[in-house]
Amino acid sequence: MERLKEEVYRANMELPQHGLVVYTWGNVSAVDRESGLVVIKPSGVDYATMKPEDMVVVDLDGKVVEGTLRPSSDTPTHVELYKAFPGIGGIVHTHSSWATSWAQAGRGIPCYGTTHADYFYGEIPCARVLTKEEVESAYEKNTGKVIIEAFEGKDPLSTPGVLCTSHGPFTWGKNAAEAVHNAVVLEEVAKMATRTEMLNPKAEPALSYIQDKHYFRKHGPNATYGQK
Ligand SMILES: O=C(CO)[C@@H](O)[C@@H](O)COP(=O)(O)O
Repeated sequence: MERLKEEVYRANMELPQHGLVVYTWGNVSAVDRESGLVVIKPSGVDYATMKPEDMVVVDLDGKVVEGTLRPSSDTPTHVELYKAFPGIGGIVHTHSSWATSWAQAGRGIPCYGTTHADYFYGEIPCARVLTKEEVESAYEKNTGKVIIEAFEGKDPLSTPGVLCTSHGPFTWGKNAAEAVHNAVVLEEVAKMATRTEMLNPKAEPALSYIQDKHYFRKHGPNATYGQK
């Protein structure tokens, strides 16, 4: 697990480097599918002092199996997604400001152009707000539940990100580094989409043949695409 800890550490350090988080916000994890163990950032630790050996190892029930620090408070969300989306290997959660603004508005991000289409098939969905009971009973686990609901009939591999109403974005990928890459792109397309709607309140999503062209050009002709 030392190699995976190093990989998750480096991915976490990219969050402040790309301006996606301030203070101790956000978190990155990765899963070792063979052992069923997840490596995740420790909770509340300053990125400036964080070390690879601080990473915490949990099982898919979120139980700590290695590490002295508390795992991220969002660990239950990460493990729910790893159980529901078997094709993913890394997950990122941030409060990056443009994407979080769309999450706070309770809106998914339409695919207005090719930058978005290169990475995300169609709209980046916004998962519904949690009920009072869901918040009070198991907030982070139920955050995972509403994300999974938002992907009913959708392929998480071709739309590797989601906004959680009143909270913020989660992205994923085949590993931690790809999940961070998708988090950076999600923030950029959120910024572009905001400005697109400011410049043209009647803007329409890019035409499907343009979206398809870009998606397959980047992901190859046999890429998973859209619907499960
Ligand atoms: O979303 C939140 C808090 O609302 C968390 O992602 C953020 O504070 C980071 O928490 P952790 O340090 O990962 O426990």
